Amino acid sequence: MHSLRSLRRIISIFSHINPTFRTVMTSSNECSAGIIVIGDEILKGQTADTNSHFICKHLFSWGVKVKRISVVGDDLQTIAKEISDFSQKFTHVITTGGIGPTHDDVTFEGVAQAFGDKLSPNPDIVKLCKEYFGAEDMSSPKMKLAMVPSTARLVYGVTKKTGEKNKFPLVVIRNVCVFPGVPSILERSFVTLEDLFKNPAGKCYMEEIYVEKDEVSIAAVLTEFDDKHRREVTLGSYPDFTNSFYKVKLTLESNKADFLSQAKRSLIDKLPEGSVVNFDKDPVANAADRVFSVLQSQTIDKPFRDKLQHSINIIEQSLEKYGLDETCIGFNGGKDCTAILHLFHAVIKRKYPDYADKLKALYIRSKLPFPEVEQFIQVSRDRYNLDMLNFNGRIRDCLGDLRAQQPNIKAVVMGTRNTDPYSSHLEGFSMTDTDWPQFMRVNPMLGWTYSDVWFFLRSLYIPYCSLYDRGYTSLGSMNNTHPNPVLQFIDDRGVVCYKPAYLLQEGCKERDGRNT
Ligand SMILES: Cc1cc2nc3c(=O)[nH]c(=O)nc-3n(C[C@H](O)[C@H](O)[C@H](O)COP(=O)(O)OP(=O)(O)OC[C@H]3O[C@@H](n4cnc5c(N)ncnc54)[C@H](O)[C@@H]3O)c2cc1C
Ligand SMILES: NC(=O)C1=CN([C@@H]2O[C@H](COP(=O)(O)OP(=O)(O)OC[C@H]3O[C@@H](n4cnc5c(N)ncnc54)[C@H](O)[C@@H]3O)[C@@H](O)[C@H]2O)C=CC1
Ligand SMILES: [Co+2]
Ligand SMILES: [K+]
Ligand SMILES: [Mg+2]
Repeated sequence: MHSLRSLRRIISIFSHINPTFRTVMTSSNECSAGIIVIGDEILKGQTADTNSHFICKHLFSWGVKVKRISVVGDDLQTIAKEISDFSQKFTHVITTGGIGPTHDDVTFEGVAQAFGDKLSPNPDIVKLCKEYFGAEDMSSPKMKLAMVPSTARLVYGVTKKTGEKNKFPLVVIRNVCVFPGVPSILERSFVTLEDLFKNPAGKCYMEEIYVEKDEVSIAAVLTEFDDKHRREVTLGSYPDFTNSFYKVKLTLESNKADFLSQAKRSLIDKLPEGSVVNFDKDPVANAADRVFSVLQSQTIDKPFRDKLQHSINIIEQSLEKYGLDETCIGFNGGKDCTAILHLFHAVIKRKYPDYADKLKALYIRSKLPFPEVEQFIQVSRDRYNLDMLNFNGRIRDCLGDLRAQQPNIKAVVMGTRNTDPYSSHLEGFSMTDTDWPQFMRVNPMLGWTYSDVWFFLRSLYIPYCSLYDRGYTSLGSMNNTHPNPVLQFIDDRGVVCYKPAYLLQEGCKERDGRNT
């Protein structure tokens, strides 16, 4: 009943102040919002607006429909006009930015002007500015925060988990909520204000469908579905030109959960056969369960399951022997070590469910690395929570540097396979050659074939470096690696193209795109 209560409250506040004021609502249970992002730096492209994205995500989950986002500069007249306009159109108006202590921040003045109000020191904020920010008197720049429209009320957010009340309040004038622009402060404050915004009647259920065909080829089906179900289901279609596993993400939203699953099934039935992908949005979070369920799956080749089990055994033995302190994973962004990183992560999650430290990963940068590879390594670092040990130069020299800098590391888990050059003699555990710095090379996937690697990556939806989707099948440096000629074809328009790496049938031709 929140929205009704807050509606009455808002109306009573409005009619008290300005009897002609009316909020606009499109339907009885619709709680809308407009966001005004304020700051010259956003319009100049010096700061990317992350606040509106954060706010939209949370409001959506709380049942509030964001109808518009506006970005304006730090200009008093513009801010005042936008606030006046938004406050009449939407249930909630949320502003971010422009409340700092400097001359250029004028958001509170803008709100005051919009409502014919004046700024005055708010006694509660004055007290806070003295206690927490050490403001000594009213002329202190720190005190500017306390100069808010005289009709402002203060809302103290509450941390749901602990029940703790925030020290610093949100300033609300009529239906306008004024937030700072600093993302960390805004985010911390926003999540404590669920009760102010939440609209249970607007709760939306959402389903996603991932499709392997492009939008053009499914547009007719979507139009037909939309014509029929528009009243109950909102259908969205979002192409992704970089994803390795799907081309289009479809979203279905409805406030009726049972209707939604029915609609989803009927849409899947209409889509071209075999085009729907069972995509896993978060394969890393589910890694342990997913990987270990492969071992049990009767639909997967027994020989592959045996290899996977053997790889897991080697990783486990290595962990028994060396523990995580003495182990790092050799990670250069290639497909093999991507598979092994995922497996390593899964085994650790299974063996030490509470482990929260970073896994150490060794990256030795060659002279001319592909930017796509470097970028993939960066993203993987965050995805798998890696502590990157980066070195530049020849592998052997860098292993000497690793020994000097991290003397505790004794073992390196690697994605080497027996078919790699000079690797046919290697075993699960092989010390480096005698003339190399001494490390235990842990090789869990020696027996995997080229297609085993792709089967593993593709069937678990494990993200891999984008170059593999452009015909590269083995990655060295930029000066010695090309797309694999075996995968080349000429498309309808006569353009030379390459099929993705996972379609290479002949594993023995894996290195055909490399000079070395
Ligand atoms: C830790 C380590 C120990 C080595 N010990 C020896 C040795 O004793 N004798 C010898 O002759 N050669 C050794 N090498 C070199 C190795 O045999 C290969 O020459 C080298 O990995 C490049 O082979 P590739 O192009 O097939 O790469 P890949 O197939 O990409 O390499 C196989 C695996 O090695 C690891 N790896 C490779 N390159 C890097 C890198 N730049 N940064 C981090 N990890 C990487 C990854 O886990 C990768 O999956 C070692 C390499 C590493 C990383
Ligand atoms: N500690 C607390 O709880 C509170 C502190 N404050 C004070 O408010 C002041 C800051 O006010 P602001 O309005 O934030 O000043 P501001 O408008 O100058 O913005 C500050 C920074 O936030 C970034 N920013 C602004 N809008 C953004 C957006 N949409 N997306 C991403 N980044 C964005 C800007 O780049 C800028 O560097 C500080 O002095 C702070 O101490 C304000 C409220 C609460
Ligand atoms: Co509401
Ligand atoms: K400022
Ligand atoms: Mg500003």
